[in-house]
Amino acid sequence: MEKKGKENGVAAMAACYQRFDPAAYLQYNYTPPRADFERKDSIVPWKLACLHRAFTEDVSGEVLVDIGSGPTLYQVLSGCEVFNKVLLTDYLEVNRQELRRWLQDEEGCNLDWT
Ligand SMILES: C[S@@+](CC[C@H](N)C(=O)[O-])C[C@H]1O[C@@H](n2cnc3c(N)ncnc32)[C@H](O)[C@@H]1O
Repeated sequence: MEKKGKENGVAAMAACYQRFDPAAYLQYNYTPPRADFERKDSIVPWKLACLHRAFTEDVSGEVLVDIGSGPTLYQVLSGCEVFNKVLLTDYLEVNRQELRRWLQDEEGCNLDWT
């Protein structure tokens, strides 16, 4: 019974993510006002500062594995300085494709991380 409930939960989560739209997600979360480097209350600069602090003061190692990267890589930017290898993962092909396009300098990526 408990196993069935867990399976249903996983299936519901998977179904929810199948409708995930990388372009809309990036537009909403990673452009102003959420990503406005002129504003002190903007969330993305704050997240980048927290991650930078974590990677310079607390966390380092050989391999950094980011689970559920989505279509973003801001979360590992500071980690690239202190890890030799960084692995981005996501179970949605649309998100892996979004990252692949940017990393391999292909046409069609929805956000330029440079
Ligand atoms: C809300 S997005 C986060 C994206 C990005 N890291 C950010 O900070 O904006 C969560 C991502 O995790 C992925 N995900 C959820 N469960 C996962 C799992 N068990 N294994 C791999 N990826 C998973 C989803 O496909 C989705 O792209």
